[in-house]
Amino acid sequence: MTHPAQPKASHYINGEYVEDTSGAEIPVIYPATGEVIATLHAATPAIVDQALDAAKNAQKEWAAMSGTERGRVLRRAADIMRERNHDLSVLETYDTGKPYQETSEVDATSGADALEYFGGLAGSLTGEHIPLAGGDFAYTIREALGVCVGIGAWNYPTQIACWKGAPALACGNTMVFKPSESTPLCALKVAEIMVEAGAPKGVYNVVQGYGEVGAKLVTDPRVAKVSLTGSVPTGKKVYAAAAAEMKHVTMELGGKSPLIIFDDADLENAVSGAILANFYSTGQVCSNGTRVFVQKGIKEAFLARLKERLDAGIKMGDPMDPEVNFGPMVNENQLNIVKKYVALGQEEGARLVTGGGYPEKDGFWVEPVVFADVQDDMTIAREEIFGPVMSVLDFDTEEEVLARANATEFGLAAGVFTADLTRGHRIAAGFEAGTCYINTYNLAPVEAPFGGSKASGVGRENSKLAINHYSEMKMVYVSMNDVEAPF
Ligand SMILES: NC(=O)c1ccc[n+]([C@@H]2O[C@H](COP(=O)([O-])OP(=O)(O)OC[C@H]3O[C@@H](n4cnc5c(N)ncnc54)[C@H](O)[C@@H]3O)[C@@H](O)[C@H]2O)c1
Ligand SMILES: CCCCC=O
Repeated sequence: MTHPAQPKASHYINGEYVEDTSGAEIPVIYPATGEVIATLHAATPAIVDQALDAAKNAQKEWAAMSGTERGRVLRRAADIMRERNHDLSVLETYDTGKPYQETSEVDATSGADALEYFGGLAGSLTGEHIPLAGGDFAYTIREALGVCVGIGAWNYPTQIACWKGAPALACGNTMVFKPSESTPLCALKVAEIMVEAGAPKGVYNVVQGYGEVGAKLVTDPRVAKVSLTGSVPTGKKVYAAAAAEMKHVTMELGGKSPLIIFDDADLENAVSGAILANFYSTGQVCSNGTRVFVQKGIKEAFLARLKERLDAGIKMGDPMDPEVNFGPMVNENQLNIVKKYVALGQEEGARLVTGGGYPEKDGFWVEPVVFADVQDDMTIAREEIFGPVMSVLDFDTEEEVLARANATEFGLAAGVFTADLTRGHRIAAGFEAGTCYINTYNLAPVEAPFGGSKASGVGRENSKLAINHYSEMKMVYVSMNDVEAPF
């Protein structure tokens, strides 16, 4: 019998499901059991062409609608997503293995927030009037870029499809979205919902594929902008390919973010922050604060309480069980990466405080891991693991810890826990990171910009700032006077 996760077809183009079985197979593996639950096919060149043509043909008509009309479609889509939260969350759990307890709270909800927020902004996307000398003036017109390509990672498939689609569509662009090959299911539902909400055919399309399909989309002359969520190495390739054609980009990439806990911090909140910064979504969150710097006076109390909370609180098991709060890794490859780093941490002399076991069952399971006595030059403190592995490092002074926190190529996120708010703001000002937290961690409300600096990215998602990354300004100079020429 066909599994309920199997979609009608692999791609969604021009308002309908489309299949071409000559493309490479994409098996969808349920991470909790290792079972193949669906099979899709990568887009062939003909499918990529069809999707880009559909997006190109739909764009002018979509941009010609008033912002209010476009916004209404996005807000309807948000309502539909909320109404279907249960089904969408079950599918997100099949796609990623994340517990239903999480997906039912965060994923479709966060996607719906983006659709609602950018739907609300769509009617107010204007230019400005600029008075000039002698009665002349200029005005600016905010214009859509054209066809935008979105390329997703596997940790938040629904959210990523919406964080890219909502601002793009609000500005009058159309989109071709390629989900990660590890999690191809959820974006198809986003595309279906857009059409059901009234988006004209071709406005939001989904094609499946591995990296080659992404690469083909990035260099196509019909494409004006590329927004990638992925790793730094992929980001460098995609940014370079897009730059060769002078395309706009948004790069949401990886990190190795610092979380600093001072002696004066509220211990319970600091432990909660460190848990949110390392173990939510089984550690598969880009902004995770995986280098946890703990001031020496509070270190042993912090480690003891953290271990207690993990021992008592982690519930691994069937991700569909609403009591379960810790799922498997997304796939075997990612599990093996975690295993490699856990072994490396031990070889390099870090102290294993808890975890490091691999439950013997089908699927891609790992216990959450905490290493203490980690040194700055250890591999586990320098490289992104993208799994539930926390490194705890000691520090003495504020000056020292800030320099060590910033000593990384990455700059996605950073956090500080302290009772001294003056110090909290001082540290936030000193962080070399795009997304900073004082006395909390890993919140990403749609109203606030999200993204990284340094190697972690270019541009921002969410908030009014995202509009600038999906539109450009045309200036019109109007003379009210005779034209003076030198000869
Ligand atoms: N900053 C953020 O908002 C954010 C959010 C989630 C994940 N991430 C990062 O994503 C990474 C994990 O996701 P992943 O393993 O899917 O990343 P990845 O870089 O392997 O793949 C990301 C996407 O890029 C595609 N791709 C691969 N090569 C390509 C190429 N040459 N041209 C075009 N597309 C190509 C893949 O098919 C996939 O869809 C981590 O580094 C994580 O930190 C960042
Ligand atoms: C906190 C939101 C994270 C999105 C990236 O993985």
